[in-house]
Amino acid sequence: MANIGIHPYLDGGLKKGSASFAGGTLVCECTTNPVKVKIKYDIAHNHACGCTKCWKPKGAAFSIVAVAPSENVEVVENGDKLAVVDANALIQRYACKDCGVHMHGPVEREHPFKGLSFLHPERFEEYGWAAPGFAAFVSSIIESGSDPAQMDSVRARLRELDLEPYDCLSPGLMDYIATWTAKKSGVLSA
Ligand SMILES: N[C@@H](CCC(=O)N[C@@H](CSCO)C(=O)NCC(=O)O)C(=O)O
Ligand SMILES: [Zn+2]
Ligand SMILES: [Zn+2]
Repeated sequence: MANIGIHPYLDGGLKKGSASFAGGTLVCECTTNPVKVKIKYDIAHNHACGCTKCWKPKGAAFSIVAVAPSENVEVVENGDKLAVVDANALIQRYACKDCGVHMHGPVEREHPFKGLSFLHPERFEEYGWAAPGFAAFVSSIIESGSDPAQMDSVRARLRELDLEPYDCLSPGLMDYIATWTAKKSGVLSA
């Protein structure tokens, strides 16, 4: 199991967050003119994600991804280097055209996540952000080329890292999405 790599930041064990973390600046990988995005206040729902759409550093099977209210997200430097990766996606992922790092991903469509932006906290210049709490879209790593025969080991390694594996989002977030949908359709009263 030792050679199952999840993410360089997580492979050595989860680093505990600080209760006083209050946001900071995300920086891309460019050594000159990096894109900088300021996040006011704390982030939420940090998780590891195995989907093909989230940005991962070289060699990582999973991304680390969290959300912040879009009103707390501000591109402060070199925003001209940003472009949307997939305009049809729910999450409008703005990536640096030079290094490829996704810097922020607002949800603007009618959806329970509307008003939130997805971001990769490992790109914070500051330390202290909360560690991921679960692993989402685990089966999706197969879509990026992971060996299906290794999935039991991958899930065991995630559990060892205290990242409960799910093949969609966590039950709490899935319940939240389903509740929103049921209220919208009128099945549940709003
Ligand atoms: N099997 C697909 C799954 C892609 C997917 O649905 N990803 C989720 C999670 S991203 C962060 O948690 C999602 O909500 N995507 C919306 C979007 O990407 O716009 C795959 O691996 O590609
Ligand atoms: Zn860059
Ligand atoms: Zn994802």
